[in-house]
Amino acid sequence: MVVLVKPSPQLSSKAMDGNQNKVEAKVLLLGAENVGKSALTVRFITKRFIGEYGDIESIYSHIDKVEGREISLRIWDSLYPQSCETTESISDKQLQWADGVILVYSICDRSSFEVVQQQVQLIRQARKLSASAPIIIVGNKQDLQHQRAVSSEEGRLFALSSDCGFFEISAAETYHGVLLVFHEILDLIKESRALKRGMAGIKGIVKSVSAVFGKKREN
Ligand SMILES: Nc1nc2c(ncn2[C@@H]2O[C@H](COP(=O)(O)OP(=O)(O)OP(=O)(O)O)[C@@H](O)[C@H]2O)c(=O)[nH]1
Repeated sequence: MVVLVKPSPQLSSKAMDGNQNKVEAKVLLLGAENVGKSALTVRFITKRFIGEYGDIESIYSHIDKVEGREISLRIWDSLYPQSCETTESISDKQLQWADGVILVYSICDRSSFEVVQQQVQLIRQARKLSASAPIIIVGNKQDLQHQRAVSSEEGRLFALSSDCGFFEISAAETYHGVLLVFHEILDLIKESRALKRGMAGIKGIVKSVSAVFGKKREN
């Protein structure tokens, strides 16, 4: 089962995005150690769960056609810093780079949920990533119900209160849930871009109107 919460609705990308069939986006995966960031990334790209991934920070490129849409994705599978008491867990470089963020925790590791909560605050406070850049929170390892330490409800409520999307999935058990997460972040990135274009259009109109009225006043 995949649990999903959508963040608050914005302008529809379908109404505003001129080229609906091509999506290019950069997605950053964050979260504590061992929560399944690499598993999610590799599952999405290869459809496989290989079990062990090693501690390597990588940026993957992935081109695919999904539901008639051509997608060109770059996925930054990050490493949680070793000494997080002295270092911010998200760098400026990562925030400047990302169009959207997937924050992963393990449903059987409460401290990983706390890391996600801190990282949402850090992202929201940072000016580098625009306030409208979408975030999806993912509770992974849903197959380990007997070890659950964070309820679905708690995850969902936190996501709702932070205006983030929410999924509970098992990268180990199903490809489908992982696919939904990446589709959703792509949709949200498109929506966020459409919204920005809409805002830029409105600003342009306001500028033109004030230029005309400004000139009239000068005459
Ligand atoms: N049971 C279960 N295990 C999982 C799942 N996803 C990942 N794992 C396991 O969790 C461990 C950590 O997975 P990774 O994908 O390496 O986690 P990570 O967040 O990239 O870890 P770091 O590289 O330390 O940041 C591995 O042993 C995976 O096999 C899942 O959905 N269910």
